[in-house]
Amino acid sequence: MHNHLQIKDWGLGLSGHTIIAGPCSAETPEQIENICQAMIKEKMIPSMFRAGIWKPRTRPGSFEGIGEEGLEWMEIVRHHLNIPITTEVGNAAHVELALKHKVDVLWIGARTTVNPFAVQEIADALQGVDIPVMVKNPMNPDLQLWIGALERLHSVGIHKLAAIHRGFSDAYDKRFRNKPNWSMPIHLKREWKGMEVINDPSHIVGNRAGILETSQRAINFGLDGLMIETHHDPDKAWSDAKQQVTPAQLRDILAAIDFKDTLQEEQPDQKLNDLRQAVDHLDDQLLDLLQERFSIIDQIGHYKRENHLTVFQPGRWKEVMESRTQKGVDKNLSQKFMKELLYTIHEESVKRQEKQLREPAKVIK
Ligand SMILES: C=C(O[C@@H]1C=C(C(=O)O)C=C[C@H]1O)C(=O)O
Repeated sequence: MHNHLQIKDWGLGLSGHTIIAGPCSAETPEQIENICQAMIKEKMIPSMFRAGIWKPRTRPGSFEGIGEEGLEWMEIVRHHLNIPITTEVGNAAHVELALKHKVDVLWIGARTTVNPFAVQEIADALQGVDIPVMVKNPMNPDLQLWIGALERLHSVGIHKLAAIHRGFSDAYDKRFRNKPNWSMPIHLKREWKGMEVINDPSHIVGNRAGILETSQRAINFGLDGLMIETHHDPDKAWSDAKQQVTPAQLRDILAAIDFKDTLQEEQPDQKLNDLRQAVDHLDDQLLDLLQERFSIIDQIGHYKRENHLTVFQPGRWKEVMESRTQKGVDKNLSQKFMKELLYTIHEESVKRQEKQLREPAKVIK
């Protein structure tokens, strides 16, 4: 696995959950000044200040970002808040300008992560530079593409890496602007040990009312921070007006969240250990039962081979699927879980049996 540096080791003095706040877009020096002042007034100083300088918009004609001059206004943030500044880069020219203006942390947006050419161009522009980079998930739920983008950066020597879950484009589910897929950051954390994932509820829900709930869910799942678009006067924002909150609202949201800790492996806890031992025991039993089931599946496979029958038997499968799903639902297991579990078991059964058909005959007890 690739070694990388976690946020606490980025040399920016950060610790605990990372809270990134600031406007969707930098608009004017007055706007940046006002946001800083409101953050100071509300005692709501985030871990990092975000501001979009170049905005990838769905259709031309919307505000596409203020460009380089907005980077000059980041001095206002440094002066008032003295916290790291982060912005999105979408190509090598953006990287060059962000580095020229000493942006502390870069992020790559979802529309860029989908394109390996663009990610590689950014990575090449960062060769030999020591700067942290956060990578938002691609528009589509493709874990390998997300990991691939992180790897492209890692291979040019960018080791200060983190990921951002901002949800996935879904043409049908109108509840979200970008539908969250909580398995995806969990899979990412499983595949890349220690990779931190910041949640971006603003782009997930697309309206300020849903930000608290989605933030809490992210924390419950074990995500490592929040990026929340914050503006002193959200309704007048030049982009994403509906989803931005004021610094006062951000303070209330953060105060309402029940922040959780991941258990440190070295902290033993008797109660938890006992429960985990019970789980270990049950898992052993589950495996014994699966082993027994597959041994009978093999015997059925042998019978099918002798009697020239196909391995897949739709009638029997339908009955197994329907009756077991119902039994599972009666035992308070979700229908989705039951179906996925049964599909997985069935797939393995037919694979084993088909393999038997290809093998030379052998006696199965
Ligand atoms: C085990 C059999 O073969 C296949 C596997 C099944 C299973 O895992 O339960 C069910 C039907 C078949 O598609 C069988 O025919 O009974």
